[in-house]
Amino acid sequence: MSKEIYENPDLKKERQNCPFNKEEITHLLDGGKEKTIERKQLENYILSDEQLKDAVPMEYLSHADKYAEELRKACLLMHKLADSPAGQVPTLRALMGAGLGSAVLKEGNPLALHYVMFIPALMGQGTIDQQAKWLEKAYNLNMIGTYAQTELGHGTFLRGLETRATYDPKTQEFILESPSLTAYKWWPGSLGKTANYAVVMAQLYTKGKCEGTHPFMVQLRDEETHEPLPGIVNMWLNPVCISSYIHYGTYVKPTNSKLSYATMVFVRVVVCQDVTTNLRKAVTIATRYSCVRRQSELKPGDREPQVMDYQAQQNKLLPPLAATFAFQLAADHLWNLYHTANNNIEQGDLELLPDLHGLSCALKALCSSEAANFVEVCRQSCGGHGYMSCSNFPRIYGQVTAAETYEGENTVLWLQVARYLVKTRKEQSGGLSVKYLIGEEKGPKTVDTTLEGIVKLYRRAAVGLVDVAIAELDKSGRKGEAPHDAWNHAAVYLIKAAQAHARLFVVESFVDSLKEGKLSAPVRTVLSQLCELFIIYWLLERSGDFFLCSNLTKQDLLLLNSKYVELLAAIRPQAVNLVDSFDLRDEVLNSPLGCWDGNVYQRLFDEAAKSPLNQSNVHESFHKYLKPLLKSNL
Ligand SMILES: CCCCCCCCCC/C=C\CCCCCCC/C=C/C(=O)SCCNC(=O)CCNC(=O)[C@H](O)C(C)(C)COP(=O)(O)OP(=O)(O)OC[C@H]1O[C@@H](n2cnc3c(N)ncnc32)[C@H](O)[C@@H]1OP(=O)(O)O
Ligand SMILES: Cc1cc2nc3c(=O)[nH]c(=O)nc-3n(C[C@H](O)[C@H](O)[C@H](O)COP(=O)(O)OP(=O)(O)OC[C@H]3O[C@@H](n4cnc5c(N)ncnc54)[C@H](O)[C@@H]3O)c2cc1C
Repeated sequence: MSKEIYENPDLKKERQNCPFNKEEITHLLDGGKEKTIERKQLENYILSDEQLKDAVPMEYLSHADKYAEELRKACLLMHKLADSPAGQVPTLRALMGAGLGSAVLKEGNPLALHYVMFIPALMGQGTIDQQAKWLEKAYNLNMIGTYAQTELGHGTFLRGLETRATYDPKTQEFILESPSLTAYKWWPGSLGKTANYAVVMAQLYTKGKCEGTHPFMVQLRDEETHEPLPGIVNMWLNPVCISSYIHYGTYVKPTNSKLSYATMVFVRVVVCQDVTTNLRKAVTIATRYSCVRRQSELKPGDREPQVMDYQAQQNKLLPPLAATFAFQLAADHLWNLYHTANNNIEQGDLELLPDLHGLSCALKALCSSEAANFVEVCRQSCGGHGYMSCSNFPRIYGQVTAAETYEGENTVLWLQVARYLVKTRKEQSGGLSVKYLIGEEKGPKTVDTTLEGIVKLYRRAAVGLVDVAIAELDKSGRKGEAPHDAWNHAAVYLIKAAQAHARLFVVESFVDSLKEGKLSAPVRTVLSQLCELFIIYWLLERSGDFFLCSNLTKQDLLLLNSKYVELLAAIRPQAVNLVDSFDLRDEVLNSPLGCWDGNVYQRLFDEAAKSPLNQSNVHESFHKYLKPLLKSNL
């Protein structure tokens, strides 16, 4: 007789009479039905492999054992990719997109940098000959690379990197050196124990002149023994300059000095998708748990309610639920822009480079910071159990907060966006992602609180805040301040303007996607509710920006607040059905709180039992330390 599959009765009830087709949303998020089939096949292919499962929870292993265990699984994963029926590269791409990597490699992926930065650097900056020499070797894993840019003393300010690559015309070689302690490469993933090659960013010196930072291919370790090559600690010999700027000893300037920053742009684009995947996991865990958890008393004398029935809990979880759709659609738009810009750049057309830089900085900073805040809210919404390591919130939070710093610290990226916006506004030049700065809203500043009316408010805030920042810069200039001081003294306004720009892009992506998308009526209804909830939520959170730049009144805000709480109530019944549409398997969620069947308490109990401390009633340390203390009559 088939074993009855347990399903928590509350979750079961949540799933009854779903008014929309969950699979339609799954296909939308995957990029189509075929992609969903592909993803599920990959998940089965990988998650069914017993060797990729952890014998004991990773948190109970030593640092060295964690590294060894993750490396074992990563190497096994590579064999599976190579043997994958879909082919290595498509499978790799699917793996990166589905958040599967962290389902298997929970403590970090020793080979991630090889794929996410080392290979993209070769593809984006290597010459044809260099790609012919190294790309196949890299894809075949006959070499493991990393991307070594950040130093102890510099991560943000690339023009301040100290590692030097001096070209010797006699030997036609580059001598790489770390001239000081602060020049030591620090932070590059896999650099410590895994990689045997690195793309090293260094200041290129030739004929006594510094030509700025350039990428160099450096072998770090012997390919057989894995021993560091001689001098690798602070003097690196025989690197090869990646790219083709040295012709017979003469430096040939690239068409744009920032092309050497291209790898970072690629990763910023990837990070938007990655933090969105992590946010989807956190929202799914918190939403299912909030429908299983019953606590306190809503109506005196009644049974304890599901905590999701508290408006306060809906206010915590439904905006991040809406954000997962908003960020996904924006990340898709950014990915498309990246491909268009990259194809153009390969043909020598750099026109879209500033837009790509501006938008990738804006969305990486916005999605990572918002996702980090939302993941923390999801954790808090699960009370004490959300704090447990096995909830998976600590790991998810660590992954999204890291993204606020790596690949360009967010504040620094916001200022890059502001630089681009001020320049564009002043030049009134075209610009893909600042189209609205040119086509700003004309006509009366009255507010209408329809969806279109709210989008117009976002547009006014984005344009208005750039103008406020420019007015601050001009005011400082009139006081005789030097441009760099004026810029520094306007930083608060500049960052607000950049963030308003990023929010407008996300809002317009969401609204436009719903207009263009071929959606069934029920799916359009629920996604439109999420869209309206989200853009009102952000407006209420940043109402100061809108007051500054429009005729928004107290009455308008009260009306929007009422609409917001109405939308919370309207979406509440579909919360579980919406997170079910993400189609995240339990192994990917990796959390007793978020499991599909809602059997939370038994799974929490089972997880606790795995602790080494729970393998005996009295731990040996009692006899060593506690018992003597108890007897010591202090
Ligand atoms: C086992 C199986 C494996 C399976 C597969 C793996 C699975 C993986 C799963 C996970 C997938 C994805 C998750 C993501 C993982 C990512 C890991 C990443 C790890 C982290 C890596 C790093 O952190 S690398 C180091 C990053 N560092 C930075 O970003 C440094 C930031 N600083 C800068 O970029 C520059 O210093 C800065 C831009 C701030 C200033 O540069 P500067 O030269 O000073 O330029 P300015 O003077 O400010 O501006 C001059 C003009 O240049 C323009 N400009 C600047 N930058 C760019 C650019 N990048 N592109 C184009 N243009 C640029 C700027 O706009 C100015 O123009 P203007 O016209 O003169 O105004
Ligand atoms: C998990 C993780 C993985 C990483 N992996 C890699 C890797 O694989 N390869 C690699 O090369 N690097 C890697 N890094 C390093 C990362 O790229 C840097 O830490 C990042 O670029 C920030 O630079 P920083 O550490 O110098 O911070 P700093 O820039 O020193 O930041 C300190 C403070 O200074 C502020 N600040 C700096 N400049 C300005 C400015 N112009 N205006 C206003 N405020 C400013 C910042 O906003 C911040 O508040 C990784 C980092 C992390 C956390």
